[in-house]
Amino acid sequence: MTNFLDHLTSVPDFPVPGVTFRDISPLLASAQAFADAIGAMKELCSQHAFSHLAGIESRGFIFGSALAVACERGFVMVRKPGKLPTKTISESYGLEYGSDRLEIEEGLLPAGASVILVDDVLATGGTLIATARLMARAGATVAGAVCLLDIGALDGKRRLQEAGIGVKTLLTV
Ligand SMILES: O=P(O)(O)OC[C@H]1O[C@H](OP(=O)(O)OP(=O)(O)O)[C@H](O)[C@@H]1O
Ligand SMILES: Nc1ncnc2[nH]cnc12
Repeated sequence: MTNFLDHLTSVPDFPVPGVTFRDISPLLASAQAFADAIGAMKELCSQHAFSHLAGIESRGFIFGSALAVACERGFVMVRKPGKLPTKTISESYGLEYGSDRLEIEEGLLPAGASVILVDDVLATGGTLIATARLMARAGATVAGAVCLLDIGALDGKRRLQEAGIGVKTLLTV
């Protein structure tokens, strides 16, 4: 089985001084490591009952869409602002290196939808908490969240717990 940490690189002072960026590109470029990561994340998803996976633009799309196919569930795009063509629900949030807004299409999720949120990295947790707010406003239940990597020092797991979101990750650094 792949040692996923061997396929991640750390880039100091990117995108701003003081941030150590965890780059998933080498993991994606290895067919074996990427397939193993999707297999292991699928196991984490299978601990929940859920109808959809929601992936967060842009790196969350990579893992979320592959998982949706593997789990045979629908996929919801959680997009950066101004990209979706229909009426949207929108939430602002803070990041380790800035702030942004996320949107989903209004009316996309059916009544009773139960959604797992998917992303590559959990840092402060702001992105996943904003996404959970979007799901609640769309009338969906958040079954949990699944990420590849938790940056432990940034305390996202605790923030998510306080927000009532159970998060599972393959790795912690
Ligand atoms: O836990 P948080 O502090 O919210 O940070 C985690 C988020 O930060 C990164 O996304 P980014 O906004 O850099 O966008 P990208 O996926 O387009 O690179 C990452 O892919 C997560 O979505
Ligand atoms: N340090 C980091 N590396 C990669 N993605 C991130 N998203 C938020 N913080 C990050």
